[in-house]
Amino acid sequence: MGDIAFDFEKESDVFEFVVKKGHGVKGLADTGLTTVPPRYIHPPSERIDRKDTIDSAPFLSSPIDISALLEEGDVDSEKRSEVSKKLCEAAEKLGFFQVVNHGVSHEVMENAKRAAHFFFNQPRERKLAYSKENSPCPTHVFCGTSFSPQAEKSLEWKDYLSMVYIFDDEHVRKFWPEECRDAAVAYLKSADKMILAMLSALLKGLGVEIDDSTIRSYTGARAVNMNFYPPCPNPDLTVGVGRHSDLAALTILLQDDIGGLFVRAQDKGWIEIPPVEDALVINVGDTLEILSNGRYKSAEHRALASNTRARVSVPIFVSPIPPTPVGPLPGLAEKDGKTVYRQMLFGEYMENYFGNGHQGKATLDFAKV
Ligand SMILES: O=C(O)CCC(=O)C(=O)O
Ligand SMILES: [Fe+2]
Repeated sequence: MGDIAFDFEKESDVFEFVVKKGHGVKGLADTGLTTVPPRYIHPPSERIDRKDTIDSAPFLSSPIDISALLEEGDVDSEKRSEVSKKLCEAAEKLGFFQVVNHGVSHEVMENAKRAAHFFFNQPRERKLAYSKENSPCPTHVFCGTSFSPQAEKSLEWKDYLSMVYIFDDEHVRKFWPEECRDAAVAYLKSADKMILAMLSALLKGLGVEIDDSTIRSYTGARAVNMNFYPPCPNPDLTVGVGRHSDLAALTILLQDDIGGLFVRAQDKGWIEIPPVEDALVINVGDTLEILSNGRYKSAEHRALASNTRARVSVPIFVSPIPPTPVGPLPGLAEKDGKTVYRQMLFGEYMENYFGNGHQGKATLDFAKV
């Protein structure tokens, strides 16, 4: 079938073109279509309407300056514990916050976003070379579209490239796409210090004994994703990414200036995380909600595509490696007087998470006692 013969009104043709032939949503958008194909239309309850958002002020503080957490040598411990307290409060209240003075430079962030645009603006063949079928290392480097196209009824208006870092630069050189690997690794490496400092502040803030090597064990796997949301003719009918909570312990998200990231504020409604230049968005993932016995919130979130520009975001997902035991930290359930989550291996949780389409916070039910 030549590309000309595709009928985007037909669900099977859309799947063939976007997923199988590897054109992605980028290829679909490039055909100049003026309405989204039926396969992209989400039920009204799942669509995102900016007008439906609630006031963010009670839930979202202004960006938190974390420089005191990163300083070495003569440390102002009062300042440091003040910052830690702010992080813990934000993780409990919304599970999302923004940070500044985090040690990742403006240049590194700009390069990461630029690399995302560059990668997805290349011809289809280049992206197809990193599909799960063709990638030189399909378990660690892969490019795709939507979250789980085989499992989803309605597709997401998003293409992505995922690169899992195993702390081995030779692996990066050999397997990551050369047009974006340097930008991705520079971003990962400069975020290293703040990742450990923030996770440490959050875990120590739970008030039970925890040593540094245990904290480190929850950060053994880091993945950088490049999310690309092409301009969309009907952002109001579809979703860029559907509501979900992240699998990771912590997510460090670099978003661009377009906006469109929405977070559920408990059961009160949705709020938008506004783009703030040079800030990074941090969110608690399911793993940290489990470790904290439910104290920190792995909030549901979703993203809206823009109808005028391609939006990019570049998250770092910080997770344990699969054989790591996860469950409420020792002593926490006794302290809290209740056990919310059970003990399991991270790999078991991960398998369940990726085995399904996005299902909001329902993923966490798997880990409940
Ligand atoms: O693009 C965004 O702002 C959010 C992306 C996201 O939630 C994810 O990749 O898990
Ligand atoms: Fe997410």
